[in-house]
This record gives sequence, C-alpha cells and structure tokens, in this order.
Amino acid sequence: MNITVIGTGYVGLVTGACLAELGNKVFCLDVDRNKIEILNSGGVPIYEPGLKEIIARNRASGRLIFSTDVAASVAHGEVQFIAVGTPPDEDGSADLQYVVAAARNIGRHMERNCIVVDKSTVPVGTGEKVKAAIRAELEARGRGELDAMIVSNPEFLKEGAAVEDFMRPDRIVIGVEEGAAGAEAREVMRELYAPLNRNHERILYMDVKSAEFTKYAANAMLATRISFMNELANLADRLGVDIEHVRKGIGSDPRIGFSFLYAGTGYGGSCFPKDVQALARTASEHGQELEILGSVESVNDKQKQVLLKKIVARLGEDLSGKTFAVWGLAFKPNTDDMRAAPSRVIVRELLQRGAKVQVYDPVAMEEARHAFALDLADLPGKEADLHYAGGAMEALEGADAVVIVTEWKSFKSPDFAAVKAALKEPLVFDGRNLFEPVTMARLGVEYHAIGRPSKRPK
Ligand SMILES: NC(=O)c1ccc[n+]([C@@H]2O[C@H](COP(=O)([O-])OP(=O)(O)OC[C@H]3O[C@@H](n4cnc5c(N)ncnc54)[C@H](O)[C@@H]3O)[C@@H](O)[C@H]2O)c1
Ligand SMILES: O=c1ccn([C@@H]2O[C@H](COP(=O)(O)OP(=O)(O)O[C@H]3O[C@H](CO)[C@@H](O)[C@H](O)[C@H]3O)[C@@H](O)[C@H]2O)c(=O)[nH]1
Repeated sequence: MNITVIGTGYVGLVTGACLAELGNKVFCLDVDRNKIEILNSGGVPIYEPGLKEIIARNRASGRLIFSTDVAASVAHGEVQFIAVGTPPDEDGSADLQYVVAAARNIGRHMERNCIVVDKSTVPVGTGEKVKAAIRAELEARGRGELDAMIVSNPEFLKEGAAVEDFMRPDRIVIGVEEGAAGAEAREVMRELYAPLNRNHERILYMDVKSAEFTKYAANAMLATRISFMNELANLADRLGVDIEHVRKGIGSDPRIGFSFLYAGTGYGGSCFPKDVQALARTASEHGQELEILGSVESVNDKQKQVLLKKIVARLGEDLSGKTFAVWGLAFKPNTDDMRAAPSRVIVRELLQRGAKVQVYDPVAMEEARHAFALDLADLPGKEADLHYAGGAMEALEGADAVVIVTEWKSFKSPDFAAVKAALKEPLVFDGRNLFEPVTMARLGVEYHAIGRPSKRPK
C-alpha cells in the first residue's frame, strides 16, 4: 500500500519505518528540514532500539523516503497518517494547531479520495475537526466532490520499546465513521494491519470518538497506578514497610497484575503528564471534574521531590560544598527523551541548594545539555556547577553521594568496591529501587530507596 506519514517524531518515524518493513511504500513528511536532512543522510534523530537498522534497510530498498515536500506527500498516500505533536496548551488542553495544519495541507493538495488516520493523541471530537479542516480547503479549491474518510488509530507504543510495541501490539484500536465510508476505511485498515494480526485477533473496531477516548483512558489508568503506588510507598516509608514486598504481594493477584506498579521518582515523558492534564481539561470543559485525575497529577508533582526530601533529611537544607553524582537523566531507560524527566527537577533543586552535580546517562547526554540549558536559564552561573561526566564511574569521582534517577540496566550491577572507593562516603539515594537494602548494608553502603526501610551499614 502507498502510505504517507505526516510528522517524523517518535510515533511517525516508528510507524513509517515499521509499515515500510511490512512491505508498504512509505513517504514520511516533516516540516523540520533538519530532521529530514539527518534522515536522508543515514542518521536517526532519536534513540530507539532497533529503529536505525529498519530505516537503513527500507531506505536502501526504496520503500521508505523522507521529504519536506507537502504536495508530493499528499499525492503519494492512499492512507495519510497524522502523527504530529499535540503538546499541552497553556490551560492544559491539547494544542491541536499541528494536527489542523496537517489536515489543511491534505485538503489543499488532495486530488483523489483518501483515508486520513489520526495517530496523534487527540481529544474526543478532533476527528470531526480534521474532517472540517480538510473540507474547508477542498471547498475553497472548488473540489467539494472529493472526500477524506477519517480514522482514529491511537498509538500505544512505549519509548525505548517502540519498534517491538508497534510490531507486536497488544491491540490495535481503529475508530471509523458511520456508513459506507467507514466500512471502506475499516477494510483498508484491516488489510494494512493484517501482518500484525495473524495469530489472534488484535484489532478492536469502534467509532472515532470512542477510539480517541480510549487512548486517554489508557494513559490515565496507567498514570493512576503509578501515583497510587507512589503514595503507598511514601506511607510504607513511615511505617517501616518494604513496598517491594507489597508490590509482589498485590501484583500476583491477576486482577491487579504486576505491570506499572513500580514506585519511583514520579512519571515523566511526553505522554502521561500532558495526557492526564488534557483529559482533566476535557472533563472540566464538559462540566465534570475527574477528581481522581487531579490527585494523580498532584501526587506525581510531589513525587518528583521525594528523593530530594530524603537528601535534605540526611544532609541538611544547605547543600553548598556537597557534590552529587546523578545516574540516569532520560525520563526512562532506553530512550534519550528528556521531556518531563524527573532528573530535571532533581538536578535543578540540588544546584539551587548550592551543590555541585556530576551527571551521567548512557544515551541522553546531548538531549540533557539542551534540557538543562533551558531549565537553568533563570539561575545565572549555576550551569558552571553542572558537570557532564564521560561515564558512570567518572560521575562518582569525589562525590558525597550518588542519586539514581533512571533505571538503566548498566546501573544495576555496579562494582560496589569501586563505587565506595570513588565516593567520599558510601551514600546512595536510589529513586528506582535497584538494590536490596540488606545487601547494601552488608556491602557497607548507606542506602535510601523509595518505600523501603533505609539500612545504615553496621
Ligand atoms: N512519544 C510517544 O511515546 C508517543 C506514544 C503514543 C502516542 N504519542 C502521541 O503521538 C503524537 C506525536 O508524538 P511524538 O512524540 O512522535 O512527537 P514529536 O514531537 O517527537 O514529533 C512530531 C513531529 O511532527 C512534526 N510536525 C509538526 N507539524 C507538522 C506538519 N504540519 N507537517 C509535518 N510534520 C509536522 C514535527 O516537526 C515533529 O518532527 C502526540 O500526539 C503524542 O501524544 C506519542
Ligand atoms: O511502574 C512504573 C512504570 C512506569 N513508570 C514511569 O512512568 C513513565 C512512563 O513510562 P512508560 O509508560 O514506560 O513510557 P512512555 O513511553 O511514556 O509510554 C506511555 O505513554 C505513551 C504515549 O502516550 C503510550 O503510548 C504508552 O502506552 C504509555 O506506556 C516513566 O517516567 C516511568 O519511569 C513508573 O514510575 N512506574
């Protein structure tokens, strides 16, 4: 099938590359010339395991092309995927300007009927706005006889596992319009996703609005689990209970399950924070408060401060003269994405309290430089106290403590003798519960984790 994907970010690039890998001819469009140049010279602007190889293979076979040519992109695809950003507006609602601009471009250039698939995360009712934007452009061109069939096909991939999630989805949600147009679009989508639907039925068909809502409901549910576990972990701290035992104890109930029960430093990334806000906004616009969701968000904001509170409780409010190593900067492992990463809150607060900070992340160092430059713009001189280390061990050199913010695999089995030798004191603040408190005590490491009793070495 000839497919156009509009937007080559995390979702668009993965969608385009994977659909090409499945045998389609894919035209990827972006307005960002720099991104398209990187892609056309063999680079990949984001870090995502396995993606580089798929892009290289499919570019070489001619099934995957990257361009900024809007007219050519519209001419190419019988199916046009919209995968542009929907960042939060000032009031928390999803900013649809990029989605509407993409829709207008389709209307401005289309010469035959096509299917327009919304893959971006968008509020209920956006399908109708996309249709209206396309119609307005068609009418303005005197081409009102043409039509775009609207499909909502929200994406559920996780960064760091995006290719795997796309190729082996738990489910594929397809929302179509009523009537013959919807039935036709449904058939095309069924055919397009058939290679991912072989072993058992994974496609869930529904109406457009229900599909749009499903995406927000999924993210809100997952964010709720995390905030709930974080609140329980904070109580566990007070009670001397180990949240890791509790996690296993409840996760083994199949009605609860083990996924997304890890307490930590709060959820970050480009999706949960903005989607929780946007759903809450949709609700209040319709005269209903989603009370649980308000708490999910405020619990998460506070959770980003939890490690810091533990540091202050142990070392005092004024951290001048102290040096901290920070392991892990990306909002989660296997990505270089720094959007809403808890590390940004923690590093800023440490610097504000007068500390020096030595940071290390296996892949997000470049993104981190951009993010911290923005975050520290209002704290003149503080960037000088931030050192970007060349490796995990280098970050520890001469530090008073190490703060673990992201659970990269490479941090999970360090040489503790070397860690102790590098640190001034063997002091670990672990925001991801990577180690067993009793083992740490045995190794002579003072260990502070989330919702686990702190053990001081004997
Ligand atoms: N990142 C994720 O893990 C993820 C997962 C599922 C769903 N989503 C949703 O998918 C959407 C895209 O997210 P993302 O993380 O890929 O965003 P992103 O910011 O990484 O990429 C969006 C891209 O769209 C481009 N763009 C903007 N306007 C355009 C236009 N008119 N024409 C062509 N290109 C245009 C931008 O230049 C950018 O490269 C969002 O709605 C997001 O909520 C994201
Ligand atoms: O038990 C857990 C699981 C996750 N997290 C945190 O939650 C955030 C989000 O993690 P994850 O969901 O793995 O990453 P995303 O790439 O943001 O993916 C989410 O957001 C995407 C965009 O909408 C959806 O497509 C995915 O299904 C959804 O999982 C990260 O900060 C994690 O550290 C926890 O604190 N505890």
